[in-house]
Amino acid sequence: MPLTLLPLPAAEVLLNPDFLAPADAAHYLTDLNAAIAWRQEPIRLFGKEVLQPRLTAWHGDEGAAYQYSGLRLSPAPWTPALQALRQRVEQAAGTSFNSVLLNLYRSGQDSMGWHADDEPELGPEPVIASVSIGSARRFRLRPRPGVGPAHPPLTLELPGGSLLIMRGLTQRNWQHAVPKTAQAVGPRLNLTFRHVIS
Ligand SMILES: O=C(O)CCC(=O)C(=O)O
Ligand SMILES: [Fe+2]
Repeated sequence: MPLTLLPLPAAEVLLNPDFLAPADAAHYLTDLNAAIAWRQEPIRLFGKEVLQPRLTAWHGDEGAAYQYSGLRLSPAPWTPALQALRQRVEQAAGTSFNSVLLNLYRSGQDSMGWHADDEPELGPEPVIASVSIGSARRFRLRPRPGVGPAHPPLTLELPGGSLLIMRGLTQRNWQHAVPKTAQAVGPRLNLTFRHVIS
């Protein structure tokens, strides 16, 4: 299945729900679960230190250091599985990436709040390629308050093996989130490939 452009104003969001064959996705899930040094990072929320409601890791080229939610992350080196996946994603996206942020949502209680990936290090029109592996989760998009177009929020289901690409003005005009769910869902791994400008 090819990438399909979603009909969203002031954004370019593309989805391929079947980017990885199920056997490949299963292989990556097992490999990355074991090979990645997953951490639960603290963030400041309304002036208080709390732990992020998910596990994270950051891999990339040396020197692709990056600020994320007030954290300074310097990347760990590429593992063989991450390199292989990077090549496939670069081919599909038609651009190159020098780093990847990994998120492990251990259960339906793990989540990611509303945000845009609009850090200056990513440049004005970043291409962000997001691979999901494991359980399907809902991915929400809404216009950025006060900035984005008049449009209702929308919810996508991102299945394991899917590839979502956000590019163009998406980060400027829209926000996205992965809400908690009361449904019994297993772990989900998400990898967002990015190009950090040094
Ligand atoms: O888990 C996802 O699908 C989204 C991850 C995300 O938005 C991010 O890492 O910035
Ligand atoms: Fe994001």
